[in-house]
Amino acid sequence: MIEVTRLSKRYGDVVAVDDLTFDVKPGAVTGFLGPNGAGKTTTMRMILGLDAPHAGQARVLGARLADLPEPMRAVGALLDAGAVHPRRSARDHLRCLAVSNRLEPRRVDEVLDLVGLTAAAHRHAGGFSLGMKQRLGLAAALLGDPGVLILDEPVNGLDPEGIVWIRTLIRGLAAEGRTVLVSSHLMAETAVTADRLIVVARGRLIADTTVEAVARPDGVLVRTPEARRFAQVLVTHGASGVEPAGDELVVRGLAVRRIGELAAAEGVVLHELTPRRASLEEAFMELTR
Ligand SMILES: Nc1ncnc2c1ncn2[C@@H]1O[C@H](COP(=O)(O)OP(=O)(O)OP(=O)(O)O)[C@@H](O)[C@H]1O
Repeated sequence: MIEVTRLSKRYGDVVAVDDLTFDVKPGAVTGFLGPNGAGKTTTMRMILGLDAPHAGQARVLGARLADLPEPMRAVGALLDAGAVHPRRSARDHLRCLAVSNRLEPRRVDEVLDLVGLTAAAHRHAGGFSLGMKQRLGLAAALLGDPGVLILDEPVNGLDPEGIVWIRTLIRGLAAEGRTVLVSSHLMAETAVTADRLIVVARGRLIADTTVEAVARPDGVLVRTPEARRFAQVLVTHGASGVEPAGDELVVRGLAVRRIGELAAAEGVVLHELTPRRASLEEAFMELTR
């Protein structure tokens, strides 16, 4: 559980975080979404006790992180994946972290395996690709087997295979009952992984919602060579909005199943019958405008 209460932070004249309140619950992935410069990293740094707020507070598991006796067992964070000693091997980097935080050394090989870096464990982290550094950063975050994970743009630098891998990993961590906060500036990417969404812009809370609510159904797309005739049929059977354009109709007010049945009854050939969802990117632009 993460609780952010009336958190504010300024850098000179710039208000990076402005009276922000939200919480992050266990057992789900919470997407922390906002355009560049919205204050996501600053908020995460304050949750982690790396920056001091001007006002408000952030608590993890009911306490300020600085007051937790073994922070790496409570919270794992991926903030800046580049922050590794370039001439240290991946395994040595993790060993140092384990020793300095009094964590089990055997956990090092477990997390290397978990992030798919076993074969590269002896290589200098300085020579790693961005994607490999992200994996190493995640390994470090998972070292203490923490109940809370805070990941800043974890998809950055990953190739398509890596993106699918990290989505699965993140969802798995939440399914184990952990609290997972993942930042991104990409709505579509976040919607694939997250259940809940905290949306911020210019440091302020814009929406505390669910992916379900944002990606609401938005009519049914029908393609047919008989668009005009079928549009009339649909209207007489209760469709509220039918907008024919060429061979396409967007139908509102009738269920997909009903539209299919009417097409069969009227002998109308269908080339497509697809339920539409509101475009996530549009919803995001709308929210943050
Ligand atoms: N150390 C700093 N000194 C001065 N200004 C800063 C500092 N850190 C952040 N800011 C400013 O605070 C605002 C919020 O930045 P922050 O990095 O938290 O946003 P973000 O949502 O994480 O953006 P991005 O997606 O680009 O990483 C920006 O205007 C940024 O320029």
